[in-house]
Amino acid sequence: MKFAVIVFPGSNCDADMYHAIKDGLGEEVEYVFHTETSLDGFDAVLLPGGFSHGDYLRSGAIARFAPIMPAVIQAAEAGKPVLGVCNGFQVLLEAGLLPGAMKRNIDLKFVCRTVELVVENNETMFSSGYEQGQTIRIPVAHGEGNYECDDETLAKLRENKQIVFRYNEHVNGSKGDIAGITNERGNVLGMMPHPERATETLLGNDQGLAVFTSILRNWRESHVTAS
Ligand SMILES: NC(=O)CC[C@H](N)C(=O)O
Repeated sequence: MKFAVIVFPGSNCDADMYHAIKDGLGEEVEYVFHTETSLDGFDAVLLPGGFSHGDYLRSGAIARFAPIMPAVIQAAEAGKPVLGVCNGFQVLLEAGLLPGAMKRNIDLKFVCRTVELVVENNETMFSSGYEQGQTIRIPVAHGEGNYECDDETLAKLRENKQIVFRYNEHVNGSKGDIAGITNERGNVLGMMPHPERATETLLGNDQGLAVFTSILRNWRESHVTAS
């Protein structure tokens, strides 16, 4: 399986994402610069964390106009897995691939620590490696992670089981304690916590690895036929 890691000016978790795929998952991965226009040949797209374009205007608001974004949208429409982590989540919201918006954290402070999450839905291509209702610990590092949407959208997210990860503690003021959501179709996931920073016990935590093994397992089930 071949993954693309999109690199924007100001991305700072691109190398972590690359490492998670290459060394954690053992699959093919390439960096794709934001000025590129094609994602042909890639099976999945990863938008990493960071401060694309310095977080000016709003996090992700400039990156969403990058030349690569039509190809990201095309990949999403083709049903390929698209994962945005932290700033990647913000870009997906700005691009309209996911509903809602991100506000500054409720206390206006940057939060950087490991938090507890609940796996709200393990029947997605990003979370099938977890147990339903499992609690996991994953690091967060953001200033704009306060997820906001109207009540109708929240009800829809709940009804369609689009909420994949929920904070199990007070983190940033997110509506419904939302930490990660998918699109309706289930092939685009945005999450503020950083699973790519938690893929090996050597670094203290491997509870994020299942996000990536889930993607791979799902892809193999639909693409690899037994010989
Ligand atoms: N780690 C990150 O991706 C940081 C996200 C972001 N730009 C913020 O502080 O809100």
